[in-house]
Amino acid sequence: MKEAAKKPPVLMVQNLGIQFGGLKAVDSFDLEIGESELIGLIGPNGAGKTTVFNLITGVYKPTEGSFYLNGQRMNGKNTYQIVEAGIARTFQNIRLFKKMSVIDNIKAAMNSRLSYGFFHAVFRTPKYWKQEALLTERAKELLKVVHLEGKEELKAGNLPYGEQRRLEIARALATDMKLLLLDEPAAGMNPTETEELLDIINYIRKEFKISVLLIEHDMSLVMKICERIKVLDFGTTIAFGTPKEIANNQRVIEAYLGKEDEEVEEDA
Ligand SMILES: Nc1ncnc2c1ncn2[C@@H]1O[C@H](COP(=O)(O)OP(=O)(O)OP(=O)(O)O)[C@@H](O)[C@H]1O
Repeated sequence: MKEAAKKPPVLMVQNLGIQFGGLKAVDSFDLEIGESELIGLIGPNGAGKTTVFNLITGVYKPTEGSFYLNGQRMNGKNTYQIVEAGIARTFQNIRLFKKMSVIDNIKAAMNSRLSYGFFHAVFRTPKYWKQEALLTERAKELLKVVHLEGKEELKAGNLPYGEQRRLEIARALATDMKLLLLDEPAAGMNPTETEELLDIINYIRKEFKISVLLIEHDMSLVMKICERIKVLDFGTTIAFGTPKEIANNQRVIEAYLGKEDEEVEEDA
């Protein structure tokens, strides 16, 4: 009997690597992420986590290996082509249009999807207003998802830190992505805000069928939310497994968890 055609993973990374001068910042990086799956990427400072994000988003061009989104090869594509294909990210340092309103931050991210042309925008034709109304409605829905309803007209830069992080997630959702790369989304959040963030991440995975790759230093969050965890050290993978397997992995404990526990205690 013939096997049914298997859907390709949302993200498939094969042997990806990059070298800066003599330093292999990321070496032989492999990963598969299925639909709605959440994978954690952890490792000590300088392990190569952000470089992996920069490779997958086209900021850096890999010196070896390939990566695919839903079976489509992404190597060599520019960042905007990669966003258009369906990979979005948030940053360690929040990058919003701080002087713009909350809702305009979302609408700016949607603009690439607009079908009215220059003429309609300049002359404000009925087609323009119809699309504007749809855009506003959709932006409001997304703000609701990240619990920012009622804050549409506030300046993004005036939101508390935790809310700015949630706005970044809504902005990523506005690009209709399939894979969301979250770079330390809980940094600077208190436990209540972190808990709310976890609920939002789980909600968008389920409702929007979005896969997530998460860099996070908050180990309790990583252990709680990730289905599988990949551990990097000096650019190479030293472990990959379930939270339980990772927590009991001697190599990880030596390379990372011991140091990280101390940092978490210091931060608390
Ligand atoms: N553009 C670059 N040029 C040269 N070296 C780089 C560049 N980007 C990253 N590196 C180096 O690659 C290594 C991995 O850095 P990366 O920022 O990916 O680590 P990280 O795991 O994200 O660390 P952190 O947890 O501190 O953010 C580091 O040694 C870093 O100095």
